[in-house]
Amino acid sequence: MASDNAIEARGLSKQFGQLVAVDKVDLTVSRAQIYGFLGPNGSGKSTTIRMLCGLLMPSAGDIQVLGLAIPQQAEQLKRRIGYMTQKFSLYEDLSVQENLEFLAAVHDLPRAAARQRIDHLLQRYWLAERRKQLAGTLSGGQKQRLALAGAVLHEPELLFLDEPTSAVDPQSRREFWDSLFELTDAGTTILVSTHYMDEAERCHRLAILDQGRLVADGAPRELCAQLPYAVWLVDCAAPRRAQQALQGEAGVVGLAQIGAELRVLAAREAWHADSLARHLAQRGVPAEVRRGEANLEDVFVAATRKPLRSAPAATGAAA
Ligand SMILES: Nc1ncnc2c1ncn2[C@@H]1O[C@H](COP(=O)(O)OP(=O)(O)OP(=O)(O)O)[C@@H](O)[C@H]1O
Repeated sequence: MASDNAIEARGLSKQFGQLVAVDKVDLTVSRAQIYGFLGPNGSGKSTTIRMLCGLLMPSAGDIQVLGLAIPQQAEQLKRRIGYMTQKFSLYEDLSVQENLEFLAAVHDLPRAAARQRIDHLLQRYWLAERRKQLAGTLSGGQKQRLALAGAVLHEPELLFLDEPTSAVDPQSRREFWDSLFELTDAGTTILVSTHYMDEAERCHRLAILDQGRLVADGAPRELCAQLPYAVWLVDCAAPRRAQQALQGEAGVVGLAQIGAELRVLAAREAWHADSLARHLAQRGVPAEVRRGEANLEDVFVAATRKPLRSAPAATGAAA
């Protein structure tokens, strides 16, 4: 499976007893890209990441990361990757600087080079003024910047980030993502799991996992363009009643109230603007319906939805 990609996995699987946490996943991650992992809770994102890092033994499948066979060559891989999880994993009772010094020692960085690198990272991640502060007393955003500084200290070629921004505000997330793009510009490959659609949209490429299976894979724009459903925006005085009137109707795949509007995801052939408006009017909900643009949340809903109770969409719905 020789390849120039940062990550190649074929048939990657992991079972915990009876539970199939990851089910025959194939992945290709190109170098110097941000590759996103999206999926409901428990869909297997962390388990996949841990197998790719060499931290967890797969039940089946082939993995190649930076040209190394994993888990066989995991020891060699360690020096070339960085790993950051949602849980703050640095020492809370060491200062910001001491944490980085400790990591530099773990990575065997020569003293002078380590000092220079740490100074650079403290500046780069806006922590220079806090170098003496105990890590445990930092805010959520500052902790996450320190964790990123720690993960990139040894200049890894590949970074694994498992829900790195789960505890930080939107401005800090934005700054964090700016840092990620700066890293990919310098050649680093990044695999990042997230629950945030705005973050998913920023990835070069995305995989959506559901119950351990890979259910979608592509560039965000491609995934939106390929969505086999239509999006309708229903403007009415009673969006909740409109939602009830469409719940369970054939061909309706997703319903979400966004502010005063109802967003309807439906099989293309099942509905059109007139038939939706008529259906709602007949149920006492006058509404204006217009076509919307598919977004990643629609892709996510479609890819991870549970099977509908009713069968084929086309009949009855347009009445
Ligand atoms: N060590 C383990 N032993 C048993 N089951 C496990 C173990 N690790 C993970 N699982 C199970 O495997 C499934 C996938 O978990 P995983 O943490 O990979 O999901 P995830 O997509 O990262 O979820 P989240 O978005 O909530 O972080 C879950 O059902 C979880 O309970």
